[in-house]
Amino acid sequence: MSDETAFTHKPVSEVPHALSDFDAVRRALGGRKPALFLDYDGTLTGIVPRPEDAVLTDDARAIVKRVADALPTAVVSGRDRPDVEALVGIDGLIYAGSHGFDVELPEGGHLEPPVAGDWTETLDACEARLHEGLDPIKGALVERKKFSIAAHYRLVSDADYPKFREVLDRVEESFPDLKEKTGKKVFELQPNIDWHKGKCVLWLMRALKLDRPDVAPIFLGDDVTDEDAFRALQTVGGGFGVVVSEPEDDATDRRTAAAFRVSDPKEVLMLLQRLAGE
Ligand SMILES: O=P(O)(O)OC[C@H]1O[C@H](O[C@H]2O[C@H](CO)[C@@H](O)[C@H](O)[C@H]2O)[C@H](O)[C@@H](O)[C@@H]1O
Repeated sequence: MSDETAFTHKPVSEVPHALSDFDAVRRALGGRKPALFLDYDGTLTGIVPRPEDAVLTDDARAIVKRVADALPTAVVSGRDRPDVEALVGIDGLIYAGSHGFDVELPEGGHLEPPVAGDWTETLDACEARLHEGLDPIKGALVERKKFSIAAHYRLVSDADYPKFREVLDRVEESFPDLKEKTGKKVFELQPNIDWHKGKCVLWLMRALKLDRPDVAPIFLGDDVTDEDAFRALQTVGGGFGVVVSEPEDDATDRRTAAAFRVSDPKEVLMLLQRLAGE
C-alpha cells in the first residue's frame, strides 16, 4: 500500500461533490451499509491557529452521536487518543489516535496494533530535543502524542521558519528510527514503521468484523495523512474516501485518492446525516 502509483488520484476539482451528486454516492454504496471513519481536525472542526481551540460544537456533537447510533462509527485522528476522545466527547465510538497507532474500543477494550511496540523512550528523548530547539522560536508548538510528536509552525513567522526547519532537520538526524510526515502547517515525527491511518482502518474493519460484502467503509478527512486511508479504501469493494477540500487545495492543484469531496465541516455533518438516512 506504500506504492502510491498503484492507486487512482485525481485533482480535487475533478472529484464529484458528495452532496450535489448524492445519487453518485448512493450508486457507490450499492445498497451496502456505510461504516464511518472520521478524521477530526479539518473534518469535524475547522482548522484554527491553536490545536486546543479546535472544539466540537454541541450541535455537531449531537449530529455525530445520532449518526453513530445508526451506523458503525470510528474517529481516526492524528491527535493523542485521549485528547481526541475528550474533544469528541461521545461514548460508544471507536477512537484511534496517534495516526492509528493507538486504538480504544467502546467496551473499554484497548488495542494497540501489533506494530506499535514501546516507543516511549525514543519519543521522550526526541520530544526533549524538540522543546530545547523549538521553544525559543516564537509561535512554535511541540505537541506530544503517545506514538507521535507534532511540531507545529502555523504561528511561526516566515522569517523564523528556516530556523524552525533547521532544528527539525538536526533533531531528525539523531532519531533514524523515526520518520517525518507532513500535515497542515505541522511536521509529525512517528515510528518509522509501515503503519498509517489506511492500515489502521483495514485492521479495524477486520477486528470489528466489518470486512463484509454488505458493509461500505467510508473515510472522511482533509489532510495529506488521510490520503493513506483514501488509498486503502480503494482496495475494498464499496469503500471510498471523501475529502474535505479547502479553496487552497484547488489553488495548489492537490491530487486526492478520495472518490468524493465536500467543502467544509458543515458539509461533513450534512453528508453524515444523509448517509444515516436522516
Ligand atoms: O488527523 P486529525 O484528527 O485531522 O489530526 C491532524 C492534526 O491535527 C491537529 O493539528 C492541525 O489542526 C490544528 C487545529 O485546527 C491546527 O492548529 C494545526 O495547524 C493543524 O496541523 C493536531 O494538533 C495534531 O496533533 C494532529 O496530528
